[in-house]
Amino acid sequence: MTALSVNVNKIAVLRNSRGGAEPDVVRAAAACLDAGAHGITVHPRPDARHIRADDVYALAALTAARGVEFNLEGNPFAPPRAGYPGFLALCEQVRPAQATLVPDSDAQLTSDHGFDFTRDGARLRPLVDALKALGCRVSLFADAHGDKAQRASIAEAASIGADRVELYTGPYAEAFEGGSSEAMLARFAEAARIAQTAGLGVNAGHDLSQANLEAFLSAVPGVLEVSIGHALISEALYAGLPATVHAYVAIVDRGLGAKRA
Ligand SMILES: CC(=O)[C@@H](O)[C@H](O)COP(=O)(O)O
Ligand SMILES: NCC(=O)COP(=O)(O)O
Repeated sequence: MTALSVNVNKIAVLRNSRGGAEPDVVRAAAACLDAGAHGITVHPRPDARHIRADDVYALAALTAARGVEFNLEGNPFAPPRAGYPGFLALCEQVRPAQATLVPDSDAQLTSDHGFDFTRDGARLRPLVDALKALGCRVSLFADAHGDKAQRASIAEAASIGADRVELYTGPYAEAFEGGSSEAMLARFAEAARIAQTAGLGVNAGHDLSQANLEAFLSAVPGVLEVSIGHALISEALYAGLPATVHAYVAIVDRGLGAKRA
């Protein structure tokens, strides 16, 4: 079975836009778990544009209390700064069940590529060792959409010491949106098999949605976990708006305000 880890970054985007405490990231994460999600993902960024260190601590406590996986994503090479202790330090503090390393630069709008394992292997290896010594399962963000050589290089994640790779699914989502995703799915399936043959577990994430998830999981064998945030939170707004508006209309209809013309 594929586990669903809900990424709650976008709840923090909304909260930070007003500077207060609502919507509450922990309450939203708890609602996801109550609804059957298997774990929670966050990807704190050094500029603290959404998830902050205090959210990481609170979500670590929630997931520990619920006995579910906490998946902490981030760039292990980004230096600490005020309000961001650094990815390794956060992992030392909360010991997430899974640490997913992502090679983002600081100003990136969102994650848009995986590691180059041939180039990045030597500097990743000690970090992977350190995270495993903390008891974390380690997953490395990986591209699957490029040429055959790139897909073959995914096997190197195993010699770097990783337990899993997370296939970056943005290009698949784009191909699906454009109406022709078969060739892309074949690449992802090949990448998954290469990883699995090397002894790696396979996760997947980025821009997965209710529209494109089923086709992905049908075509790509043995995906252990999908982490989904942007589309899921967007869909939740649409799904939740009618009931919420009904509740407000019920309040104004109680007739306590001015009569409507
Ligand atoms: C690694 C990955 O694909 C997600 O973590 C994604 O990058 C979410 O980050 P943002 O919510 O900052 O876009
Ligand atoms: N690892 C991917 C993730 O956590 C969520 O990505 P997205 O669904 O917000 O694009």
